Amino acid sequence: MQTDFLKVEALSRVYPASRGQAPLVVFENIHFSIGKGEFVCIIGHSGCGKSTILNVLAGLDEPSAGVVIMDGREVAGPSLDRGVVFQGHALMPWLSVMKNIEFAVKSRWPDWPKDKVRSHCQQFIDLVGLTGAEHKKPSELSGGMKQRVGIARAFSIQPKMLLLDEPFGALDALTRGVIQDELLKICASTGQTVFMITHDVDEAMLLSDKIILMTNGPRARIAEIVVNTLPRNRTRNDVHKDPQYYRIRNHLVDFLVSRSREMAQAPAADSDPRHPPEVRPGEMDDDPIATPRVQKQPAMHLV
Ligand SMILES: Nc1ncnc2c1ncn2[C@@H]1O[C@H](COP(=O)(O)OP(=O)(O)OP(=O)(O)O)[C@@H](O)[C@H]1O
Repeated sequence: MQTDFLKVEALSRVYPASRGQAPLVVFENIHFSIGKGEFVCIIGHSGCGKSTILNVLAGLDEPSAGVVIMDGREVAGPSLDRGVVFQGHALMPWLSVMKNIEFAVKSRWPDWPKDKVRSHCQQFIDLVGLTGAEHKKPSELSGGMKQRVGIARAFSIQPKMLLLDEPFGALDALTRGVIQDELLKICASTGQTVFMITHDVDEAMLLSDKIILMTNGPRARIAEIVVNTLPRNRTRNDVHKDPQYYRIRNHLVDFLVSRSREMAQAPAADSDPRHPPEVRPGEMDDDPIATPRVQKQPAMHLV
Protein backbone atom coordinates (compact mmCIF):
# COMPACT_ATOMS: atom_id res chain seq x y z
CA MET A 1 0.00 0.00 0.00
CA GLN A 2 1.18 3.55 -0.75
CA THR A 3 1.24 4.62 2.89
CA ASP A 4 1.36 8.36 2.34
CA PHE A 5 -1.02 8.81 -0.60
CA LEU A 6 -2.31 11.84 1.29
CA LYS A 7 -0.01 13.74 3.61
CA VAL A 8 -1.10 16.49 5.97
CA GLU A 9 1.80 18.42 7.45
CA ALA A 10 1.76 21.05 10.20
CA LEU A 11 -1.77 22.20 9.39
CA SER A 12 -3.17 25.12 11.40
CA ARG A 13 -6.24 27.30 11.00
CA VAL A 14 -6.53 30.66 12.69
CA TYR A 15 -9.42 33.06 12.21
CA PRO A 16 -8.43 36.70 12.67
CA ALA A 17 -9.52 38.71 15.70
CA SER A 18 -12.94 40.29 15.42
CA ARG A 19 -14.82 42.79 17.59
CA GLY A 20 -12.04 43.08 20.18
CA GLN A 21 -11.70 39.32 20.60
CA ALA A 22 -8.44 37.38 20.32
CA PRO A 23 -7.79 35.44 17.09
CA LEU A 24 -9.39 32.00 17.09
CA VAL A 25 -6.88 29.17 16.74
CA VAL A 26 -9.19 26.35 15.71
CA PHE A 27 -6.46 23.69 15.46
CA GLU A 28 -2.72 23.70 15.12
CA ASN A 29 0.14 21.51 14.07
CA ILE A 30 -1.99 18.71 12.64
CA HIS A 31 -0.06 15.90 10.98
CA PHE A 32 -1.44 12.67 9.57
CA SER A 33 -1.27 10.57 6.46
CA ILE A 34 -3.66 8.29 4.62
CA GLY A 35 -2.55 5.29 2.62
CA LYS A 36 -4.00 4.51 -0.81
CA GLY A 37 -7.18 2.51 -0.29
CA GLU A 38 -7.41 3.39 3.38
CA PHE A 39 -10.65 4.51 5.02
CA VAL A 40 -9.99 7.09 7.73
CA CYS A 41 -12.64 8.58 10.00
CA ILE A 42 -12.17 11.64 12.18
CA ILE A 43 -14.19 12.16 15.34
CA GLY A 44 -14.23 14.93 17.90
CA HIS A 45 -16.66 17.34 19.47
CA SER A 46 -18.38 20.15 17.62
CA GLY A 47 -16.04 23.04 16.84
CA CYS A 48 -12.74 21.15 16.93
CA GLY A 49 -12.29 21.84 13.23
CA LYS A 50 -13.22 18.59 11.47
CA SER A 51 -15.09 20.31 8.63
CA THR A 52 -12.34 22.88 8.29
CA ILE A 53 -9.76 20.11 7.86
CA LEU A 54 -11.99 18.38 5.29
CA ASN A 55 -12.46 21.65 3.39
CA VAL A 56 -8.70 22.15 3.30
CA LEU A 57 -8.25 18.59 1.97
CA ALA A 58 -10.90 19.39 -0.66
CA GLY A 59 -9.05 22.57 -1.66
CA LEU A 60 -12.08 24.68 -0.70
CA ASP A 61 -10.36 26.40 2.24
CA GLU A 62 -6.79 27.50 2.81
CA PRO A 63 -4.90 26.64 5.97
CA SER A 64 -3.18 29.39 7.95
CA ALA A 65 -0.08 27.20 7.96
CA GLY A 66 0.89 23.79 6.70
CA VAL A 67 0.38 21.84 3.53
CA VAL A 68 -1.67 18.96 2.09
CA ILE A 69 -0.06 16.72 -0.50
CA MET A 70 -2.14 14.21 -2.43
CA ASP A 71 -0.56 11.70 -4.77
CA GLY A 72 2.65 13.73 -4.79
CA ARG A 73 1.03 17.10 -5.58
CA GLU A 74 0.14 19.94 -3.27
CA VAL A 75 -3.59 20.56 -2.90
CA ALA A 76 -4.12 24.13 -4.08
CA GLY A 77 -7.79 24.24 -5.03
CA PRO A 78 -10.78 22.02 -5.82
CA SER A 79 -10.28 19.13 -8.24
CA LEU A 80 -12.30 16.27 -9.69
CA ASP A 81 -9.67 14.02 -8.12
CA ARG A 82 -11.51 14.61 -4.86
CA GLY A 83 -15.24 13.96 -4.52
CA VAL A 84 -16.93 15.73 -1.63
CA VAL A 85 -20.23 15.03 0.12
CA PHE A 86 -21.32 17.72 2.56
CA GLN A 87 -23.81 17.64 5.42
CA GLY A 88 -25.99 19.84 3.21
CA HIS A 89 -26.47 18.34 -0.22
CA ALA A 90 -25.06 21.26 -2.31
CA LEU A 91 -27.10 20.35 -5.40
CA MET A 92 -27.89 22.67 -8.30
CA PRO A 93 -31.58 23.40 -7.65
CA TRP A 94 -32.48 24.08 -11.29
CA LEU A 95 -31.23 20.68 -12.49
CA SER A 96 -32.89 17.29 -12.15
CA VAL A 97 -31.34 14.41 -10.22
CA MET A 98 -29.95 12.94 -13.46
CA LYS A 99 -28.64 16.30 -14.71
CA ASN A 100 -26.96 17.07 -11.38
CA ILE A 101 -25.00 13.84 -11.66
CA GLU A 102 -24.46 14.14 -15.41
CA PHE A 103 -22.90 17.55 -14.90
CA ALA A 104 -20.20 16.03 -12.70
CA VAL A 105 -19.68 12.97 -14.94
CA LYS A 106 -19.36 15.11 -18.10
CA SER A 107 -16.81 17.33 -16.35
CA ARG A 108 -14.82 14.25 -15.39
CA TRP A 109 -15.01 12.48 -18.77
CA PRO A 110 -15.80 15.18 -21.37
CA ASP A 111 -15.24 12.77 -24.28
CA TRP A 112 -17.78 10.19 -23.22
CA PRO A 113 -20.80 9.78 -25.55
CA LYS A 114 -24.21 10.75 -24.19
CA ASP A 115 -25.41 7.15 -23.79
CA LYS A 116 -22.37 6.17 -21.76
CA VAL A 117 -22.77 9.19 -19.49
CA ARG A 118 -26.45 8.37 -18.97
CA SER A 119 -25.94 4.69 -18.16
CA HIS A 120 -23.04 5.49 -15.84
CA CYS A 121 -25.20 8.01 -13.94
CA GLN A 122 -28.13 5.60 -13.81
CA GLN A 123 -25.90 2.99 -12.17
CA PHE A 124 -25.18 5.36 -9.27
CA ILE A 125 -28.80 6.60 -9.04
CA ASP A 126 -29.85 2.96 -8.66
CA LEU A 127 -27.11 2.36 -6.13
CA VAL A 128 -28.47 4.98 -3.73
CA GLY A 129 -32.06 3.83 -4.22
CA LEU A 130 -33.32 6.75 -6.29
CA THR A 131 -34.54 4.77 -9.30
CA GLY A 132 -37.66 6.54 -10.58
CA ALA A 133 -36.63 9.95 -9.26
CA GLU A 134 -34.21 10.71 -12.13
CA HIS A 135 -36.21 13.64 -13.49
CA LYS A 136 -37.19 15.27 -10.22
CA LYS A 137 -35.70 18.58 -9.16
CA PRO A 138 -34.13 18.90 -5.68
CA SER A 139 -37.15 20.92 -4.46
CA GLU A 140 -39.32 17.82 -5.08
CA LEU A 141 -37.11 15.56 -2.93
CA SER A 142 -36.95 14.91 0.80
CA GLY A 143 -33.80 15.89 2.73
CA GLY A 144 -32.59 12.29 2.76
CA MET A 145 -33.19 11.91 -0.99
CA LYS A 146 -31.22 15.08 -1.72
CA GLN A 147 -28.40 13.73 0.39
CA ARG A 148 -28.43 10.52 -1.62
CA VAL A 149 -28.09 12.50 -4.86
CA GLY A 150 -25.00 14.17 -3.40
CA ILE A 151 -23.58 10.77 -2.49
CA ALA A 152 -24.33 9.35 -5.97
CA ARG A 153 -22.67 12.38 -7.58
CA ALA A 154 -19.50 12.02 -5.50
CA PHE A 155 -19.27 8.26 -6.12
CA SER A 156 -20.00 8.65 -9.85
CA ILE A 157 -16.82 10.59 -10.64
CA GLN A 158 -14.74 7.80 -9.09
CA PRO A 159 -12.38 10.27 -7.45
CA LYS A 160 -8.92 9.40 -6.18
CA MET A 161 -10.18 10.43 -2.78
CA LEU A 162 -13.66 10.66 -1.29
CA LEU A 163 -14.21 13.34 1.36
CA LEU A 164 -17.37 12.77 3.36
CA ASP A 165 -18.64 15.33 5.88
CA GLU A 166 -21.25 13.43 7.94
CA PRO A 167 -22.87 12.23 4.73
CA PHE A 168 -25.40 9.89 6.31
CA GLY A 169 -26.55 12.11 9.18
CA ALA A 170 -29.84 13.07 7.51
CA LEU A 171 -30.76 9.57 6.37
CA ASP A 172 -33.22 7.23 8.06
CA ALA A 173 -31.62 4.20 9.72
CA LEU A 174 -32.58 1.78 6.94
CA THR A 175 -31.21 3.89 4.09
CA ARG A 176 -28.16 4.73 6.15
CA GLY A 177 -27.41 1.04 6.62
CA VAL A 178 -27.94 0.26 2.92
CA ILE A 179 -25.60 3.05 1.83
CA GLN A 180 -23.00 2.12 4.44
CA ASP A 181 -23.05 -1.41 3.02
CA GLU A 182 -22.70 -0.07 -0.52
CA LEU A 183 -19.83 2.15 0.53
CA LEU A 184 -18.08 -0.85 2.07
CA LYS A 185 -18.60 -2.79 -1.17
CA ILE A 186 -17.34 0.07 -3.35
CA CYS A 187 -14.27 0.49 -1.17
CA ALA A 188 -13.55 -3.25 -1.21
CA SER A 189 -13.92 -3.55 -4.99
CA THR A 190 -12.24 -0.30 -6.08
CA GLY A 191 -9.73 0.34 -3.29
CA GLN A 192 -11.29 3.78 -2.80
CA THR A 193 -9.44 6.09 -0.40
CA VAL A 194 -11.80 7.86 1.99
CA PHE A 195 -11.64 10.57 4.67
CA MET A 196 -14.89 10.84 6.58
CA ILE A 197 -16.26 12.94 9.43
CA THR A 198 -18.75 11.21 11.67
CA HIS A 199 -20.17 11.64 15.16
CA ASP A 200 -21.23 8.00 15.26
CA VAL A 201 -18.66 5.65 16.82
CA ASP A 202 -20.44 2.57 15.46
CA GLU A 203 -20.31 3.98 11.95
CA ALA A 204 -16.61 4.76 12.36
CA MET A 205 -15.92 1.22 13.56
CA LEU A 206 -17.91 -0.37 10.75
CA LEU A 207 -16.27 1.60 7.96
CA SER A 208 -12.79 2.70 8.92
CA ASP A 209 -9.26 1.35 9.04
CA LYS A 210 -8.18 4.19 11.31
CA ILE A 211 -10.00 6.70 13.49
CA ILE A 212 -8.40 10.08 14.20
CA LEU A 213 -9.43 11.43 17.61
CA MET A 214 -9.39 15.23 17.98
CA THR A 215 -9.24 16.99 21.32
CA ASN A 216 -11.78 19.72 21.97
CA GLY A 217 -11.15 23.15 20.45
CA PRO A 218 -9.95 25.79 20.39
CA ARG A 219 -6.34 24.79 19.72
CA ALA A 220 -7.56 21.30 18.95
CA ARG A 221 -4.95 18.69 18.16
CA ILE A 222 -4.81 15.01 17.32
CA ALA A 223 -4.95 13.07 20.59
CA GLU A 224 -4.30 9.71 18.99
CA ILE A 225 -5.09 7.56 16.00
CA VAL A 226 -6.99 4.37 16.76
CA VAL A 227 -6.12 1.49 14.45
CA ASN A 228 -9.30 -0.46 13.73
CA THR A 229 -8.12 -4.06 13.76
CA LEU A 230 -11.56 -5.60 13.17
CA PRO A 231 -11.28 -7.85 10.08
CA ARG A 232 -11.79 -5.85 6.88
CA ASN A 233 -14.62 -8.08 5.59
CA ARG A 234 -16.86 -6.92 8.47
CA THR A 235 -20.59 -6.39 7.98
CA ARG A 236 -23.18 -4.50 10.00
CA ASN A 237 -24.69 -7.78 11.17
CA ASP A 238 -21.55 -9.37 12.54
CA VAL A 239 -19.14 -6.54 13.38
CA HIS A 240 -20.22 -6.46 17.04
CA LYS A 241 -19.53 -10.19 17.46
CA ASP A 242 -15.79 -9.68 17.19
CA PRO A 243 -14.11 -9.89 20.62
CA GLN A 244 -12.24 -6.63 19.90
CA TYR A 245 -15.41 -4.69 19.17
CA TYR A 246 -16.39 -3.49 22.64
CA ARG A 247 -12.81 -2.83 23.64
CA ILE A 248 -12.44 -0.38 20.73
CA ARG A 249 -15.92 1.05 21.24
CA ASN A 250 -15.38 1.67 24.95
CA HIS A 251 -12.12 3.37 24.17
CA LEU A 252 -13.76 5.72 21.65
CA VAL A 253 -16.72 6.52 23.89
CA ASP A 254 -14.42 7.15 26.83
CA PHE A 255 -12.43 9.55 24.70
CA LEU A 256 -15.52 11.49 23.63
CA VAL A 257 -17.05 11.56 27.12
CA SER A 258 -13.99 12.62 29.09
CA ARG A 259 -10.51 12.42 27.58
CA SER A 260 -11.22 14.82 24.67
CA ARG A 261 -11.94 17.56 27.22
CA GLU A 262 -9.24 16.63 29.72
CA MET A 263 -6.57 16.52 27.04
CA ALA A 264 -7.70 19.90 25.67
CA GLN A 265 -7.22 21.46 29.10
CA ALA A 266 -3.84 19.83 29.66
CA PRO A 267 -0.81 21.31 27.90
CA ALA A 268 0.15 19.43 24.74
CA ALA A 269 1.84 16.20 25.76
CA ASP A 270 5.50 15.85 25.10
CA SER A 271 4.65 13.49 22.23
CA ASP A 272 5.75 14.69 18.81
CA PRO A 273 2.74 16.11 16.87
CA ARG A 274 4.41 14.92 13.66
CA HIS A 275 3.82 11.36 14.86
CA PRO A 276 0.50 11.17 16.74
CA PRO A 277 0.35 8.00 18.87
CA GLU A 278 -1.31 5.03 17.15
CA VAL A 279 -3.36 2.86 19.50
CA ARG A 280 -4.47 -0.74 18.92
CA PRO A 281 -7.00 -2.76 20.97
CA GLY A 282 -4.31 -4.61 22.94
CA GLU A 283 -2.97 -1.25 24.14
CA MET A 284 -6.34 0.08 25.36
CA ASP A 285 -7.15 0.28 29.06
CA ASP A 286 -10.90 -0.17 28.67
CA ASP A 287 -11.92 -3.71 29.55
CA PRO A 288 -15.22 -4.83 28.01
CA ILE A 289 -15.85 -7.31 30.80
CA ALA A 290 -15.33 -4.70 33.50
CA THR A 291 -17.63 -2.22 31.71
CA PRO A 292 -20.53 -4.28 30.32
CA ARG A 293 -22.98 -1.34 30.50
CA VAL A 294 -21.47 0.10 27.32
CA GLN A 295 -22.30 -3.12 25.49
CA LYS A 296 -25.99 -2.56 26.15
CA GLN A 297 -26.05 1.00 24.85
CA PRO A 298 -27.74 1.79 21.53
CA ALA A 299 -25.84 3.55 18.73
CA MET A 300 -24.15 6.58 20.24
CA HIS A 301 -24.10 10.02 18.63
CA LEU A 302 -22.17 12.76 20.35
CA VAL A 303 -21.78 16.35 19.34
N1 LIG B 1 -15.52 31.97 8.78
C1 LIG B 1 -15.27 31.74 10.06
N2 LIG B 1 -14.90 32.76 10.89
C2 LIG B 1 -14.62 32.55 12.18
N3 LIG B 1 -14.69 31.33 12.79
C3 LIG B 1 -15.07 30.30 12.03
C4 LIG B 1 -15.38 30.44 10.64
N4 LIG B 1 -15.72 29.21 10.14
C5 LIG B 1 -15.61 28.34 11.18
N5 LIG B 1 -15.24 29.00 12.29
C6 LIG B 1 -15.00 28.39 13.62
O1 LIG B 1 -14.06 27.37 13.45
C7 LIG B 1 -14.33 26.33 14.40
C8 LIG B 1 -14.32 24.98 13.72
O2 LIG B 1 -15.42 24.86 12.85
P1 LIG B 1 -15.71 23.48 12.08
O3 LIG B 1 -17.01 23.64 11.37
O4 LIG B 1 -14.54 23.09 11.28
O5 LIG B 1 -15.88 22.47 13.33
P2 LIG B 1 -16.43 20.98 13.33
O6 LIG B 1 -15.54 20.21 14.25
O7 LIG B 1 -16.58 20.47 11.95
O8 LIG B 1 -17.86 21.17 14.00
P3 LIG B 1 -19.24 20.34 13.79
O9 LIG B 1 -18.98 18.97 14.34
O10 LIG B 1 -20.22 21.12 14.61
O11 LIG B 1 -19.56 20.35 12.32
C9 LIG B 1 -15.65 26.68 15.09
O12 LIG B 1 -15.36 27.23 16.35
C10 LIG B 1 -16.24 27.73 14.19
O13 LIG B 1 -17.01 28.65 14.92
